[in-house]
Amino acid sequence: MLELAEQLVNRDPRLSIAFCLMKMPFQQTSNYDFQPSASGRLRFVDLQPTTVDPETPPTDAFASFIDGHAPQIKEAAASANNTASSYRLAGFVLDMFCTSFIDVADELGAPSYVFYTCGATCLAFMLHVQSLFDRGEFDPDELKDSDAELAVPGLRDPLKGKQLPSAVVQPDWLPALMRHTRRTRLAKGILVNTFHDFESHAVASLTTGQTPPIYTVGPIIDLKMKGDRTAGEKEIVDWLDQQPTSSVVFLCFGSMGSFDEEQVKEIAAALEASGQRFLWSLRKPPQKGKSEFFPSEYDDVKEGLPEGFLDRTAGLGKVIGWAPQTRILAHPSVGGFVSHCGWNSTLESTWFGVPVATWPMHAEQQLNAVMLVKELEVAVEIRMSYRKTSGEVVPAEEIERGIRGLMAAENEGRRIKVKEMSDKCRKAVEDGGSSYHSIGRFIEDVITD
Ligand SMILES: O=c1ccn([C@@H]2O[C@H](COP(=O)(O)OP(=O)(O)O[C@H]3O[C@H](CO)[C@@H](O)[C@H](O)[C@H]3O)[C@@H](O)[C@H]2O)c(=O)[nH]1
Repeated sequence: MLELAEQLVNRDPRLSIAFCLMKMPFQQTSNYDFQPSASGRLRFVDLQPTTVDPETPPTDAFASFIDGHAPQIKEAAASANNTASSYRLAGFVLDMFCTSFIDVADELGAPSYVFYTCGATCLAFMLHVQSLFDRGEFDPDELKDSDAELAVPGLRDPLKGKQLPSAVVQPDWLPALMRHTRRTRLAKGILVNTFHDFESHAVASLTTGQTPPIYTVGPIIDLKMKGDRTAGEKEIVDWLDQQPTSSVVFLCFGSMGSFDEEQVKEIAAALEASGQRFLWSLRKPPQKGKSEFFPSEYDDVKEGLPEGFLDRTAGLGKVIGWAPQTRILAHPSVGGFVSHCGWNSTLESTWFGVPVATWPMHAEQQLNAVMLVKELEVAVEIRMSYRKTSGEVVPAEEIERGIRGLMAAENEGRRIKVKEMSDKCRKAVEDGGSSYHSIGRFIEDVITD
């Protein structure tokens, strides 16, 4: 959201942005080194945290935490619009999980736009699921036991033989995503963090007039890599500097990815057996019974690893906590990325032209993985059951197969394809590119509305 806000104010001097910041009630590592724009046209409104009943289940707690901010959002927006100020409230841009504020915008008579931080394929799929639900042809409550297949609009290869949507969007995420999808349909427009060439079929399926106008504005990613922003960053970059070109496999699983002891053991065994140079971001799973939502950092990563692993792999690899991911992906020594396929990681690996081995964990990540492997053919699949309730542990042999496939010389075809996509990605945001054009169109629409 900050990247988008910065791009908007930098792009057009007529725009000012009041950026409403929520303080999350759970631990989250944030490394954003935002510098308020010199023009003062981007300013922050610090919202006071709202309280949530501790008995509320985690999925509802998140929504109820967000929704509780509505009065403060209204106040902030109304004050920007008062007659004494030189501003006119042009519109709201809402995070895809903040769709309840569409009502606030309506009350103030302002248009609202949703910033969709997953891909167009996910948006198309969710709109499709929602329309099936509206027609009584799909019930998310029956999902866990359902073997039904649903087409994914815009995916060229409709995943024959796989169970959908349970295999595509994790069932525990579906009700929340559906709730926001229903609300997103009420927005004046949807800014999607993607670029046209990446998801052309999905984008085409979204521009049939059935949904609000779509603006493909991506990739919007944090590319400010100046200085060392996280602890140990210099040491990581120094280590990468000493490795041969394209020789290191990087493993990282997003802000929410962590594994239990048994799975960590299999990953460690796979890395050892592969003999591959590696850089592994390992984080401590949320503590059960402590209502933690995000993983945290080990005081010493040794705590989370099998006995002797670091000694046996000294010189070959490095285990770290929270990773300076974009800086790592940008480094020439990195030749492959084992990723959970969160949308930002997907865009970042594409931007830097780094091929992926897919390890989807939550939410819509399986959909992104399928797109990378089957549709775009830029990724290697690590085979696993996508029913996360199965408690399956991915065995070391399969992880090793994935890593070898990713780093092998025979992966050259995918490597070339990802480089081609990287070029398209960068062109999309340059002056004259499709996303550059979309951002301009959005600004005109919001200002002239
Ligand atoms: O050690 C780490 C881990 C993550 N990151 C960064 O954090 C972001 C992670 O984003 P993403 O790859 O999208 O993963 P999640 O944090 O898991 O994102 C959530 O939100 C995404 C949409 O924004 C969804 O696509 C995902 O499924 C959902 O889990 C990226 O910018 C990474 O560069 C780091 O810098 N260091």
